[in-house]
Amino acid sequence: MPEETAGPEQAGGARNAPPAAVRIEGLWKRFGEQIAVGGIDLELPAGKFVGLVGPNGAGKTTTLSMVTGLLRPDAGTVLVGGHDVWRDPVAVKARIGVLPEGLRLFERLSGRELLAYSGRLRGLPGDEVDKRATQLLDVLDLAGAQHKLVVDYSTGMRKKIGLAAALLHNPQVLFLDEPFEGVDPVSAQTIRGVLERYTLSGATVVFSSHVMELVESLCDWVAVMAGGRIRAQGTLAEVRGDAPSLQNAFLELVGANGRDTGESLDWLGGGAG
Ligand SMILES: Nc1ncnc2c1ncn2[C@@H]1O[C@H](COP(=O)(O)OP(=O)(O)OP(=O)(O)O)[C@@H](O)[C@H]1O
Repeated sequence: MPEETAGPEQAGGARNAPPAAVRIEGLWKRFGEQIAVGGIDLELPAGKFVGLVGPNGAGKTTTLSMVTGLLRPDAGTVLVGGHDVWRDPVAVKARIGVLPEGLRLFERLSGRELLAYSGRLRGLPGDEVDKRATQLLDVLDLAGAQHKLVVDYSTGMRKKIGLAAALLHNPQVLFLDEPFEGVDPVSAQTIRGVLERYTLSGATVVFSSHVMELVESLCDWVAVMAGGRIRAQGTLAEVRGDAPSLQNAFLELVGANGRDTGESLDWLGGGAG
């Protein structure tokens, strides 16, 4: 349970929203001529499953990298549990867990060694690390592979051990970049169960995804991003509005509804002529 959150304000546009776990104001990032994130404001409510969705190149990874202290913004502030990510990085890093895109792990450690290392790095006592690691390996169905080197793990196993490492210190907010990509349905269900249990305790999960059905079935709160800007944020119902599904609302919001290939692919299909 987070012991602190940032004030009683409501999430942007969302009525009766709980206090913000993460508050982002005026966040900018430019790479040369490319504005990756163009001055976004976001309030992500505590104790919720928050989805950050957007098409390829929308700026989701850049946003999550700045929010988790991996990439310095050109301008703007990010507060996690009331602590500034760039002014008070130690306080913030103690409160967050991160599963980044293109997760890099220590390949020559076994799964269990990786968790032992992560736990000790977080300052947890050895016996507590052992206890938590055993439980996480068990719940995530990695107990049988715990002594195998991470280099020999499959994509889904890597996601799961990365998730275990991110959860080991019981963070208040967990940031996950595409956590279900490359994960089979059984493992996805396992991950989902762990995350649901985690949010029930009052913690917050923020994850990015392209998969609208997944976001629709998991998230309480959604932010839609396109072209480096936030196009909508609020509860699932607020963002979906009158659209029949989140997918339809999303296509409408990012201006891609009904895009068709016209005659530009008239050579495609039908076998060799
Ligand atoms: N290190 C970088 N150098 C130059 N441009 C970058 C860099 N990182 C991101 N960009 C650009 O910033 C924009 C946003 O990229 P970002 O990776 O944040 O998008 P995304 O929403 O995560 O996309 P995807 O869903 O495809 O992963 C893109 O146009 C991308 O080309």
